[in-house]
Amino acid sequence: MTPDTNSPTPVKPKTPFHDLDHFVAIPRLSGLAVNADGTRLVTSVATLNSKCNAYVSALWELDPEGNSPARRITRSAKGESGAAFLVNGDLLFTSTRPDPENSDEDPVSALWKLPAQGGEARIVHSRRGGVQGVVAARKADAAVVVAEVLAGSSDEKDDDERRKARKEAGVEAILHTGYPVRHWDADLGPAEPRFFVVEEGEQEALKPATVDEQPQLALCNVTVGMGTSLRNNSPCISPDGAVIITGQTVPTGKGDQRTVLVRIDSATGDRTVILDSPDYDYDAGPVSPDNSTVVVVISRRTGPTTPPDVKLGLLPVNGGPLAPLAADWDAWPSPAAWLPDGSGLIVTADDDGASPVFTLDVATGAVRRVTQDAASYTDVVVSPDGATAYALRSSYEFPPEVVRIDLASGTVTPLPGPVERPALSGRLERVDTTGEDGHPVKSYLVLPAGAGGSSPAPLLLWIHGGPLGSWNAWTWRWSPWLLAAKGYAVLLPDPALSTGYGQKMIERGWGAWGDAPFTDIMAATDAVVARPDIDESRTAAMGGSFGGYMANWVAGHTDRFNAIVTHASLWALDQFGPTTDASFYWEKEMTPEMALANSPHAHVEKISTPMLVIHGDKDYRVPIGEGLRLWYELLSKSALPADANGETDHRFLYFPDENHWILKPQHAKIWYGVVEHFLARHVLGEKVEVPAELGL
Ligand SMILES: CC(=O)N[C@@H](C)C(=O)N[C@@H](C)C(=O)O
Repeated sequence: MTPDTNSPTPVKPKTPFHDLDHFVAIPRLSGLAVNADGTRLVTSVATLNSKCNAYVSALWELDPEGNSPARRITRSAKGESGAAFLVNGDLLFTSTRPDPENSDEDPVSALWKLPAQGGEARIVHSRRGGVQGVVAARKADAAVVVAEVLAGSSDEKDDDERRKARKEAGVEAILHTGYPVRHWDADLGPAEPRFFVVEEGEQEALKPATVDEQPQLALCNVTVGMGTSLRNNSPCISPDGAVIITGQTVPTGKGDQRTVLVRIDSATGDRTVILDSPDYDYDAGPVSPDNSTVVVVISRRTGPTTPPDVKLGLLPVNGGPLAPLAADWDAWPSPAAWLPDGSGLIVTADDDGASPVFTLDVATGAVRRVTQDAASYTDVVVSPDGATAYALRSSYEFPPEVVRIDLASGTVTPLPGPVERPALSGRLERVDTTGEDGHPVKSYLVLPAGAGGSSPAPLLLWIHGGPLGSWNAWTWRWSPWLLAAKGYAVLLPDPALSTGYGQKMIERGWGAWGDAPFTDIMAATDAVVARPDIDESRTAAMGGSFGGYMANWVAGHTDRFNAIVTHASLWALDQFGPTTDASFYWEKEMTPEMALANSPHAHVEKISTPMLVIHGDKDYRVPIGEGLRLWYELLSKSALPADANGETDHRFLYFPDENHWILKPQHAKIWYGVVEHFLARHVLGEKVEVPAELGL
């Protein structure tokens, strides 16, 4: 065959961050499961599908000892997720891949089992309404499946018939009687979540079959009649499988709700409310190895002058008082696992630009920081001897990777994984400054290669969302290294309302979004533009979600930036509050006075900076009305309105089929491409074409 001399030879970019096709193709790890004897670790790895227009997850096994390379253990076009080991070593997971033994059925998310001895996975339970997830008991042959039933269904057969009838009639309508009705990008209802205990199924009598033929597992609904109250609540199953502890959301009137803690008997479905307070929401952490005690996450209910606070408590499973645990620790801990001897807990908590692993002594409440690096740990699991933990670790310098943690020494060792760490171009620094009130404000600063006194870098200020969050972990959504590869420095400040800096940092910004959170961000910017390696005359501010709120606030309060990028942003607080998916949460903080005092739309006349507005139509968290109104008001009311020919410096990048995130890889490329075009024009004074796929 004659070689095609017209096609350009593909060139490997310097780093994956120098080429969007390479960036979106970096495999992404999530979740971690360990088997009962600690010899097997499984994580989920998302890669591009063959058309490069979606991510597909597969399960990979890693060697906890770190001797053997990682190996892929599932493979399908639809992908697999939610791995959970049964005590016998079989691996349960969910997948919408077609059933090889029943090609007639429409694919639904079904429960699959990969036998411990090896061989192919098979479906162990499939239902028309699908299966959302599975959790397994640590010490008993027991598992709980989360799956949804139609509100009116009396049993699984009835549910199946109702779903079939709804589908055949082509009905999508939902009749609501309560609140909420949406969550992130999901329409809630008409189905409601239930917890099902997994049981042995019955063999069809007298049917000739091969020896490997096995009946499907049966699901027993142990949460009959719980209505919508299990939405967003996960089951926590005791090690012996006897009880399930969960949060249960109950209405409190006027569209508000709170979460109580419930114990469910796995054998009978009998349930008892074990914690209930008008002042706190409760969530279940793991149950102790001796099945006696559940760790409880206690979240203070907020109000206009009452910021959130998060503490842990220990509660006897069979009744008794809630005992505070490490009450004086100024952190918001998230429990991961009990130490196998029951002496302590492994938790993570945001801390000064990281989210380390800690142990808590349950007798004394003593807190010990285990991991010392500036990294964030999630999905922590523990070995049966309690000497070792495994986790996903990431930071601003590397995406999630599986690591082994020696709990005594704190030594962290990366395990051979499915993917190498991507090479970076540039470097990361920590920046310390102080806010107007003298409170410390910390940031990360990504510097591009070559930035220095003789070639100062243009600066992008990136403002995080939440606002209760921290720039402390890798994110695929906003990767500063892509912009560093284009020569920009990226400032990632943690202003007032950021987590990991104590309760005072939250209090400083609660109900006053336009005050300390804004002035802290400006203080961090001032500190950085004073450096010789940063060019103060070429800057932009960017943010998504609450970060977009703040970008809008910045636009109305300073003209120091050359451009502003605002993604999925809150614009008019009186409109956002009652139209977001969880109004009851925001309206506790946003009194009418607070909304008026802090709403960016009230300052539109002062906006003279070109703005790139980005919004997805299916965003239910920050509904599209925010983006539409911002766009119209920029063109009609700002200090930089559309001119008499309809021309404007502002741009609106609209994604009709994306939500609060830009999930499709081809759209992520458009996102970065348009951002780069806009910044090049207004910050660098250079011309970079918009992506050709926009068809312009
Ligand atoms: C709690 C919450 O969803 N807040 C949003 C307004 C927000 O800022 N979300 C963050 C997490 C984001 O980056 O999307």
